[in-house]
Amino acid sequence: MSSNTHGLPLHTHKPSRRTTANRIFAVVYGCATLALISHHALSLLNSTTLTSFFISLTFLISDSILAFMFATTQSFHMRPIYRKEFPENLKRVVEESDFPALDVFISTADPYKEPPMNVVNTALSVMAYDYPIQKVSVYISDDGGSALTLFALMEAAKFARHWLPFCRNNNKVDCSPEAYFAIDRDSHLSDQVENIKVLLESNKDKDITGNLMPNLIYVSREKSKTSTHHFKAGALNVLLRVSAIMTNAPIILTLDCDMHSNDPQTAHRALCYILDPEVRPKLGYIQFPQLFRGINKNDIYACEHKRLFQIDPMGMNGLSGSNHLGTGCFFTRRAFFGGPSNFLPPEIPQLSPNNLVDKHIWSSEVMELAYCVAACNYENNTNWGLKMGVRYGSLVEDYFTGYRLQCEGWKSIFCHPDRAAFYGDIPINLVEVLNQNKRWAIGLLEVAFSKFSPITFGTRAMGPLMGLAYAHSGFWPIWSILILVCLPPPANSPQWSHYLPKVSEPWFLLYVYLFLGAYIQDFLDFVLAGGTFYRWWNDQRMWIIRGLSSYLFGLIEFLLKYSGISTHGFNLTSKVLDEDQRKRYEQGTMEFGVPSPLFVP
Ligand SMILES: O=c1ccn([C@@H]2O[C@H](COP(=O)(O)OP(=O)(O)O[C@H]3O[C@H](CO)[C@@H](O)[C@H](O)[C@H]3O)[C@@H](O)[C@H]2O)c(=O)[nH]1
Ligand SMILES: [Mn+2]
Repeated sequence: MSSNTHGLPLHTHKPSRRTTANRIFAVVYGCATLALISHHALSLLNSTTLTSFFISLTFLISDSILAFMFATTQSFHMRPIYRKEFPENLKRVVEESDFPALDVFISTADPYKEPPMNVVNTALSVMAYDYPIQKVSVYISDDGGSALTLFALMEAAKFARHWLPFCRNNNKVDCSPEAYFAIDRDSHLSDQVENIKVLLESNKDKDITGNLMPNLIYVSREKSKTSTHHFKAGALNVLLRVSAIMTNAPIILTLDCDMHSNDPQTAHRALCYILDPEVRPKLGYIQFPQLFRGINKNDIYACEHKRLFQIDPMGMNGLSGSNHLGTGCFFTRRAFFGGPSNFLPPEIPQLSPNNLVDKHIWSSEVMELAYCVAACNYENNTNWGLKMGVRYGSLVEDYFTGYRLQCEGWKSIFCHPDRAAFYGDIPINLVEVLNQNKRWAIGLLEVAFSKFSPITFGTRAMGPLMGLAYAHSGFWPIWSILILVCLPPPANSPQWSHYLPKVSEPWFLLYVYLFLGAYIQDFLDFVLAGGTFYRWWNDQRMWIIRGLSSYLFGLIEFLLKYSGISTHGFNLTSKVLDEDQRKRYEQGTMEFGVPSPLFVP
């Protein structure tokens, strides 16, 4: 199928050839699972002693968890589609001067864990987009309020005057100037004070060849100990408001500071959908996969997260569209203000997505209002974070926000071009990996057990397949219970093994089928998405390690919070690369980092 504008297709899609096989497998496997569960249920009813009762009950529960997980993954197999865009047709369909304006949001939070050099890299790489430059504005949110980051960006602004023409003239595609600066200043702006600085202004600043430059704006929002600031979600909402006051572009690209652009044509790709009049009215966001640079050959920590960042979103592509992955995503600004057919107006008209900005960025009126909407008490008694903007209430604000937008009726698109659109960094020691996964586990559980649970709320809003797809990640951490409770006893107690089927019994074949079926399908998914056997193997190994540490600890922390005993914060992942550590990583040595209770299991 293709979508035509003036006879020229901007994008097409085709279903995966494995769809029919997937559906048949789902039915057969589903029946086998039901047979097993009813078998356990029967033995539970017929159990004569207390021990046999408990053993059957354990089997029933654990196999039900497995069956639930199986059922949820099926949603990704029902209608996967491959999309293709034709950015080369764009210019024949729309004049470049009619391209929509683009606001880019980059977030950073701590100059020690996230070297300002990375932030600068990210910013320069998008400033070099092959896009009408006066339409681009780059906003940096600095939650650390760090002089170091601000200084690096001021230098970057100067550097950009030379760098951008250099990229243009040399047709450079990867425009991130690694290691250009050597910075050793060390001071902190006060955490409390807000600070907004226009470092480059597109109507005024020119590069050394006389061409215009994009806007570059530094925002460090006000923070106080007495008000919650909602981590990245809060930072993005401040940027949503500040950018509305200054430029109010209809399209927004969000990036983490550890992701840089690898293709200056990426915005054109996004336009292939945005400019399609059939897609546009319901289009909430276009998500690009998270891909990483510097993963070692066999990906020992399974940091690639192939399933999470590539395979599953592809599966959702044929339904209502991919979930949001936090970075590398083009949003339509309108999507943050109520569903496609019920607009939710913001509290002041200047924040409205259709408001036209007609004043200079640095005019006192604009600046005053920008400071006002970046203040820490601004959101009190408003809809921000509840029904408007990026949603609060989960440490995985990306998953939660994408989910809520889709529940409101917004569709999304997963765009996976051959040339990677963005590349990110990965943590390269075990403790960083496990801590990151623990934070995700807590965040996912916060959604799974809230009133917005994908099983109930999600299914009602988007239908069973999308509900299951979101439930798959949301409930993902609970299977750690399964390893803990069920695996150890059968392995070492004769009483338990008595309840497992003998090799001669037909039930044994069922077990073999269920076991092999699940593994083979998983392996095929992985390899057909470009993975290797060793990477798959390490992925399986990390699955167990994460289950016993990140997910288990995440589950416990979540329960503690649920019962009001403790709270949890956003543990930033460190992006500092130590050369020795990098060498060991490249050789494939597991590195534990620092002693941590996460290693106890
Ligand atoms: O108070 C905070 C905390 C974090 N961040 C930013 O959030 C981003 C993600 O943080 P990181 O430590 O890199 O977390 P990861 O686990 O690597 O990120 C994944 O998971 C996050 C949710 O937990 C998503 O926000 C990210 O997009 C997704 O890539 C970074 O740019 C941070 O600077 C803030 O701006 N303010
Ligand atoms: Mn990150």
